[in-house]
Amino acid sequence: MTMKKELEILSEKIHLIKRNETESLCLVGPVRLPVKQGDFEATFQWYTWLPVEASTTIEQVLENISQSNLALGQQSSILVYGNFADEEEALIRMHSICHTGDIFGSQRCDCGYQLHQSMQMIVEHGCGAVFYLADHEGRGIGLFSKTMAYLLQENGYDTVEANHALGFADDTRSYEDAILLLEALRQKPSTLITNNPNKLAALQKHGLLADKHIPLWGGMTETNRFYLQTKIEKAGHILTNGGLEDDERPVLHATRP
Ligand SMILES: Nc1nc2c(ncn2[C@@H]2O[C@H](COP(=O)(O)OP(=O)(O)OP(=O)(O)O)[C@@H](O)[C@H]2O)c(=O)[nH]1
Repeated sequence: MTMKKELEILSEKIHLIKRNETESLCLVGPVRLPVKQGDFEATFQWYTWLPVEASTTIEQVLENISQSNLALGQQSSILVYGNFADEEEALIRMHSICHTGDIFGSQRCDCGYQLHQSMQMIVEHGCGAVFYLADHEGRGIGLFSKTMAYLLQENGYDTVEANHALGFADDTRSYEDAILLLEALRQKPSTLITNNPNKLAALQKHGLLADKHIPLWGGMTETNRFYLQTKIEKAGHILTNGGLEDDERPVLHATRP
């Protein structure tokens, strides 16, 4: 049971944001988070969130938390840098969790590169946020299924064919919760760091975007070249040349590994 003192400390950092008639998002933060990745160091403001019933109070969240087995699921995060609410220009990255790329540095994809690069871009720009979306693993199929998709890819399927062969759509990700929280943290338009037209469309629908997006190609290796090419050819990822060196640009007509 949470005591009066803890309630006082925590309640001002817990925000209930209505999702619909029956559900809310419980946003907790900010927590000061100094990070270091190689030579890159910065201090972000960190938030996490959890869906709860709309009728839930902050006191109930605290009372129930120790019984909730939250480690069995995964919660999403937001890393905020700078004066996110008020700065005229801010960069945003909606990053889909990639256990293999982000944590292990897998070179089957470009996810780890994109995560770390976008954090650095936001800090260099002076203001922005990374939304780290924990229910997006494998473009929405989950980690266990992604392992099977990789096994199929080791047997000649491309990334889209492997999802379909397992009975999934290519991409089942929703950005709605992240967008709701973005609106809670910042009302002004932001610039999205992405190559993915679906992400742009999701935010554009809510009127949250500045005119241009920032492409994020790079981190290409022999082991992810075919994956990146498939994203362009089959998932419509936008291939822009802006600012890229020749060897950073995905080359079309890579052969299947
Ligand atoms: N199903 C599946 N998911 C993958 C594969 N490789 C990476 N992913 C997942 O794909 C997600 C990242 O999606 P991408 O399509 O690479 O990039 P994006 O997020 O759509 O677009 P960007 O904003 O440009 O990065 C992460 O959740 C990864 O876990 C794969 O071969 N199969």
